[in-house]
Parts: sequence; structure tokens; C-alpha cells
Amino acid sequence: MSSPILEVTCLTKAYADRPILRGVSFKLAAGERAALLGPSGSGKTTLLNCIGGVDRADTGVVSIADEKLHALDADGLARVRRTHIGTVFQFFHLLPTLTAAENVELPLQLLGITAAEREKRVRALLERVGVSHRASALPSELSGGEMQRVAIARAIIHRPALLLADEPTGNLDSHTGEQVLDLLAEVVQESQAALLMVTHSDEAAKRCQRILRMKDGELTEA
Ligand SMILES: Nc1ncnc2c1ncn2[C@@H]1O[C@H](COP(=O)(O)OP(=O)(O)OP(=O)(O)O)[C@@H](O)[C@H]1O
Repeated sequence: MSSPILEVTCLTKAYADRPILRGVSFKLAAGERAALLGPSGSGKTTLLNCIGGVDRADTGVVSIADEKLHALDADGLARVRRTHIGTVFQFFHLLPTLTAAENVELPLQLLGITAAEREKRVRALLERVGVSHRASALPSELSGGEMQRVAIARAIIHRPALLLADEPTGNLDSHTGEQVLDLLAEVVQESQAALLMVTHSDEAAKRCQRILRMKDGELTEA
């Protein structure tokens, strides 16, 4: 069997001596979609941040596409994040002074992809996520659903192995949220990325094959 895209082993993290993650272990394979559920304050975002290289775990191992995060310096971590990880946030986090197309293009610029190739891929992906007619719009001119479609395109444009989503529908009405969830599931399926999605939404969890639950710093699988 091929090695997992994401392997988390015995991860621990404390804030001011208060344990938040108490030995979290799980694996995700290519094409797998996992919902991460749990009460507020149970450590879901902390876990996502340690996996995404935004925060460092105290002990334990996060391995993404066979790269062990704790062994990397800041440059190495930035490289792994640019290459292997895409992230979708609740509040979209689009850069306000860039157009939709420029936001989506950004990860490819960071990877040094040529302008011609960037333009081709951005155009095709905006088409795929249903916002090609809004390519020249600034984020402030987009609806919430359009912003999240653009953000999803930005998260997958560089074909990452791992997609992290933190409450991707938390700021959308339920109908728009369901459309965005369908899109997210489809693009993950098409790209065979692994998806780890923090959510409080049953609708979001339904679209995942695996349900992981955080409780008191420990992870269990339903
Ligand atoms: N930088 C930090 N410094 C200190 N404590 C923190 C920090 N970040 C998070 N915490 C605490 O760690 C605990 C877990 O937070 P986390 O955001 O991971 O929970 P969560 O499960 O994602 O919650 P929610 O569902 O409300 O977003 C909380 O009690 C939070 O206050």
C-alpha cells in the first residue's frame, strides 16, 4: 500500500501548561475526506494549525507526503506548506487588493510557475468552481459563496496533496454552504487530495467518509 498523505503520531500540545492535544494519532490517505468534530475549545483548530505548520506541536510527529514537519526549519516548513498544503478558512482570507484571479494565481507565483502556465490554470480552475465571470472582481465585490469558491480555487490551484478546511461554511447561509460543500467534495475527489475539515455542521460531516472527534484533547474515530 502507498504511504499515507498525512500521518499524525502521538501529537501533544499545551498552552501555558494546559494540555490541549494529548497524544493524537491518525492517518489520511489520498482521496480520503475526514470531518473533524468536537466541542468548542476541544483543540480542533490547534490540531489543524499543528498539521498545517502554522503552529508547532510540543511532541509527536506530523508527516505530510513523507516530510516530517518537526525536522524542518522555517524555510523547509514554508516549502512544504507551499507545495503540499492548501487551506480554506471560515472567513475566506482573500487578499483584498487583488482580484479573484490574482488571489488564485498567488500560490503558483510562489512556486515560480511561468506566467503562461499560471494564466491557463487559473482560467480553467475559475471556470471549474463556477466564478470565471467574476475573475476581475475584488473580494469586496463578491458574495460570500463566490468568495469561498475563489478561496477553494486558491487552495487547490497548486494541486496540494493535503487540503485543510476550518469551518469552510461557518460564514455562509445554509443553501450556499451546501453548494460550497458539494464543490469542495468534488474537487477533492477529482484531485485525489486528502481533506481534513473542521466543522460543526452535520451537512459537512455527511460529505466525508471518515468522522474524527476531538474530546478532552484526544481523538477518536466514529
Ligand atoms: N495561542 C493560544 N494561547 C493560549 N491558549 C490557546 C491558544 N490557542 C488556543 N488556545 C486555547 O486552546 C483551547 C483549544 O482551542 P482551539 O481553538 O483549538 O479549539 P476548537 O476546538 O477549534 O474550538 P472552536 O470550535 O470554538 O473553534 C481553547 O481553550 C483555547 O482557548
